[in-house]
Amino acid sequence: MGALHQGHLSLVRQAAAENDKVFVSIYVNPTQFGVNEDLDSYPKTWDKDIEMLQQLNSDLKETTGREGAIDAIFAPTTKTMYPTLPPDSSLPGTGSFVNITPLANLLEGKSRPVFFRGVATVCMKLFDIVQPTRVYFGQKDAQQTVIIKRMVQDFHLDTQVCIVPTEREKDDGLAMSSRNVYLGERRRRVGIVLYQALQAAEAAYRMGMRKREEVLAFAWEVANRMSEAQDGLGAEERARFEVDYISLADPDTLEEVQSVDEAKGAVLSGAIKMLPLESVCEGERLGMGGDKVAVRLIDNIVLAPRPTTGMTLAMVLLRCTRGELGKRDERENEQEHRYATLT
Ligand SMILES: Nc1ncnc2c1ncn2[C@@H]1O[C@H](COP(=O)(O)OP(=O)(O)OP(=O)(O)O)[C@@H](O)[C@H]1O
Ligand SMILES: CC(C)(CO)[C@@H](O)C(=O)[O-]
Ligand code: BAL
Repeated sequence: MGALHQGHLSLVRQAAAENDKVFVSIYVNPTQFGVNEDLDSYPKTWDKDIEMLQQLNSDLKETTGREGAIDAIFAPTTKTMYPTLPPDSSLPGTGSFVNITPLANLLEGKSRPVFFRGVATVCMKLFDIVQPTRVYFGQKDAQQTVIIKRMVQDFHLDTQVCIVPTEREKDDGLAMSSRNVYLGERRRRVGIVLYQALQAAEAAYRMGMRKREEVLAFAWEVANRMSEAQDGLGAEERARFEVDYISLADPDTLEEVQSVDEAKGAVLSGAIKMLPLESVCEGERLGMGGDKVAVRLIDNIVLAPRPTTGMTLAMVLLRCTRGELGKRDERENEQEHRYATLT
């Protein structure tokens, strides 16, 4: 959606390393913004975006050895993307939409009910237009990656979804996001609480905790402590925030889990709303819009599944020697074959 930062560039870098043609799309998609969301004020920095991509193209020449690794920037008009009816962000909404439920209704979808309908719809359009062999998405938007993978699977789209790790600010690890420009120094300092809360929960998992309430207690402890600290300050010093959710979910269904299954791992994620500053001081470094608008921040940490244990490996080997695994495959092929000859 433009307003490029290093997170976006890391997607392009990975795409350039793995493909001989790279298309970059820049389009602020209206249908993923709810009627009261920040579509009109969403940062737009077209000239700077082009400069950054040109610079990246020169850098890529050194690493890939190819001139012009980025082949094109696709920046369509809304009339191109929505050729018949105007884009509608209301619920239920009129137009042609892609709905990936129940995934789209969870987590971010609870606070932003049209968000993933808009995301899936515009990605389907982009995929149809460009016909990419691979598409690159950032881990920062974890739910988005799960929804796009589900869409590709359910609609038999001929593309491979590649996920690029979250690019973070060097000093404190804040996940890069185009919306960070709205954070002045004070809200920026407090906004790191989300990542710190998730890291605390991750540490609990690493220490061996598996139960939901145990793991998440560590995150809530960090969030509550920061919230209380802000409450204790005066209006000219504090930056208040609200926690929308802190989640511990299954990596495929995004349903909340009561305890982490080590064979599957889990996704720790969260969203907070940085509230507008109540009062600003003379000379204070403010963000875009003077820190008067609320800013939603999201982040996540993947709790990776444990490698297969010796025990499980031994069981697989045993099943192989008995021929059980081979037999199952044969049955599956048979079913596929029957289906193919019937249709
Ligand atoms: N910090 C990041 N690291 C890796 N990928 C990222 C990062 N930030 C965004 N992306 C990815 O870049 C792609 C484009 O994202 P988008 O244009 O919405 O930027 P954004 O910074 O996420 O903006 P927003 O502030 O609206 O969330 C998405 O696949 C997104 O996940
Ligand atoms: C996937 C996307 C480009 C759809 O507009 C957007 O949601 C984003 O940039 O994350
Ligand atoms: N990267 C997510 C885009 C959005 O928040 O609308």
